[in-house]
Amino acid sequence: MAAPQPQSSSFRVYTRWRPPIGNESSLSEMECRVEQHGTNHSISLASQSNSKRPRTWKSGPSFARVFPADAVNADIFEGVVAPTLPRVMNGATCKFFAYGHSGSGKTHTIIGYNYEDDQHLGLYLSSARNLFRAIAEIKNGLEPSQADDDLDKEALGIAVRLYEVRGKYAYDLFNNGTECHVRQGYDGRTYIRGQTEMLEGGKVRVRPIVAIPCWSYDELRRVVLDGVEKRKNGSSTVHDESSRTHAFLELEIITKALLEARDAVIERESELVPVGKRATDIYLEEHKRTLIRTPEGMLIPDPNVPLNQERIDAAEVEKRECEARVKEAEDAVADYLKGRRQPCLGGKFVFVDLAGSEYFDQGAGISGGTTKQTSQERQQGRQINTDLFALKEVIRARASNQARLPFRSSPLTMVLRDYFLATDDEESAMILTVSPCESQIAATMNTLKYGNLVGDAGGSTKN
Ligand SMILES: Nc1ncnc2c1ncn2[C@@H]1O[C@H](COP(=O)(O)OP(=O)(O)OP(=O)(O)O)[C@@H](O)[C@H]1O
Repeated sequence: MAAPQPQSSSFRVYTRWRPPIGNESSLSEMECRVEQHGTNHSISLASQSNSKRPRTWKSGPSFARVFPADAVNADIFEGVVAPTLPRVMNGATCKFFAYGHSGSGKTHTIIGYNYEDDQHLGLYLSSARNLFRAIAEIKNGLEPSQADDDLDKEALGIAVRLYEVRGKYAYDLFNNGTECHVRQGYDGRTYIRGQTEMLEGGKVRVRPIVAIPCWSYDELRRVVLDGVEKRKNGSSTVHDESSRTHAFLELEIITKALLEARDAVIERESELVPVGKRATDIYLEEHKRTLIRTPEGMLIPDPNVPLNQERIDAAEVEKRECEARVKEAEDAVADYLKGRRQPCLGGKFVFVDLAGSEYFDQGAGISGGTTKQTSQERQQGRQINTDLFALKEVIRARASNQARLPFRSSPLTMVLRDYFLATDDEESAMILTVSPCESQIAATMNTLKYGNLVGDAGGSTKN
């Protein structure tokens, strides 16, 4: 029989085995075999235990590459992220997901635990450092023909955003973990908005996720490590909590001029709120004033009290003018990006440390159900399951060019919508982190099965 043909799924899936840690080195390991099929790989797992019904499983040719336990973070960066750098430097958005059970190495891969040694730097910081190097090359190639102020506004930097998605909310780690609402706007886009601030003159400002602009790698590193520290301190037990949230780490190439243009949109939106409210109030007030109650208790227009249509119209005109100013500010951002002097402006790396895979398809229970869960934890588990299922469905729908993409199926996919729609999935990837321990074979198989479905987005393998 002919060997299965590798699928040309645009979304690549990698597997990274971690070494045994702590007392795991004295425990037995599962058996793993990797076979190559063209450019893809399949993985076979078998338990080594003497149980009567040993567990075995074989994937389809769904994996772009399998990194062995002795691979360090620098190898993952070179093999997975570095090839996408030219695309980000051309304005694309490249997304990387880490998926695996709690303690399998997601944070080790994305953020890392050693910030001094280049070999062990997490993908996020390695990407930032390489982006700064690429930006410096562009700067070096430029002739300073503009005025100093203009040059300052047009200097390239990197904005970092760091937030967690849990349930229906996002939590902004650069804004004291502020709870932000995730909702779909009238234009179909997803808006993540934080606390409402009441300003002078009735203005109401609702801030999006905070972006901290950084102008050097050292500055960015300081800012990120501070945010990561906040993530740890905000959790009761690091592993329990971090495995229940999806952490988003974003790097975007920006200029001061771009950030100022975006701030202008928020400012104008804040002006629109009281003007819109006034127009509604005047409309209601006028209509109420002209109504009378009949003896039967019905409200009808009073023929002796004319409606002050002029007052209503004036308020409407003011509101429309304000809406036009918001639109003008939005267009200024779009025009600035369209006419950008540097193609890299707006280019993004997005890293998502997904909630623990032990939740996926386990319903209310996790990891064999040995731990008694509270009802809140069970609900969180169900939500994570919904999120991870929805993510897989979105990736598969995109790979098969479906017209309708189910972004609204979960808060996670709603947040991911704009990242997905910004660029195709050509250079995006999922990294499955797995443990070699026999005792964790169920969780490892669960992770690989999920990755198999994602990597098989073209549809060759069956489960
Ligand atoms: N590839 C690896 N090489 C060496 N050590 C690793 C590797 N992967 C993970 N570890 C170590 O294993 C431990 C758990 O890893 P990590 O914190 O990254 O897990 P996680 O998947 O992020 O867990 P959680 O979802 O609970 O946050 C850490 O001490 C980490 O340093």
